[in-house]
Amino acid sequence: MSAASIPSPLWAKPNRCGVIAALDTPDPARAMGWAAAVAPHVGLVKVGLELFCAAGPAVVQQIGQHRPVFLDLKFHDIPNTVAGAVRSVCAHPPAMLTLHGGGGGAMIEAARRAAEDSAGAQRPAILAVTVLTSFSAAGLAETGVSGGPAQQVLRLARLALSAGADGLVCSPHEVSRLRDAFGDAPLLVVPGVRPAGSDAGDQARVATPEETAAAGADWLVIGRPITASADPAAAAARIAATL
Ligand SMILES: O=c1ccn([C@@H]2O[C@H](COP(=O)(O)O)[C@@H](O)[C@H]2O)c(=O)[nH]1
Repeated sequence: MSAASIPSPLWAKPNRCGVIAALDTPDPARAMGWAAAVAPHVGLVKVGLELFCAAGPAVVQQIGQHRPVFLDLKFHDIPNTVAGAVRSVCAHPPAMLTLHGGGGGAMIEAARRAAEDSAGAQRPAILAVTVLTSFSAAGLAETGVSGGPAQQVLRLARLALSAGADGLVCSPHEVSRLRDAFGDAPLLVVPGVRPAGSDAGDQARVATPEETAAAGADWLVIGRPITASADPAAAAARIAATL
């Protein structure tokens, strides 16, 4: 997706599947370099826990000079605390933010209200993380959740969307089931994406960019296949060209 096709508000559904580059580094200068390099080929850039904890909230504004920011801090706390965190990050609103769907309906409702109250029309999209893409069925069972990732993703998706989430974070394996269950409206933002032949690393539920886009994803979140490449701009361009 080119910069010109970013819709307004910044998080409205894109007209076709695009790439979000995950800038996972503790070094803000490095992250700025990556953001500048990949900007022509991606729709958004993702600031996650590693960068935010190292560089602080100011990094969101800095990185946002290159592309709209997806702030992936995965809030999970009591409703009052999450609402406060959402208000804090809305001082300079990112385009999208995450919380854990497992935090429950009251937490998600509080987050949505806080975003509306503090940022109005500029509010970020509220995305609920369902089951982390690093979980296999066996890993999920260890946490006490039986039935497998697909069932848990659907359960948390239903809860999150009815509590006011604008979209969901899921793995490539659940995208088509979520579309069947909830239609076209929810934003589906999908990590665990790996170009053919690239290392899965700690990701358990993976698929290629082409497969994930064909299943109905709106955004593919891709980190190491871009940032660990000798030429991140070329890696991002190659992936974007397949969509
Ligand atoms: O379930 C989830 C939720 C978030 N992520 C984040 O996406 C990127 C993926 O990076 P890769 O290097 O492409 O694996 C990373 O920042 C995660 O924090 C996720 O992977 N899974």
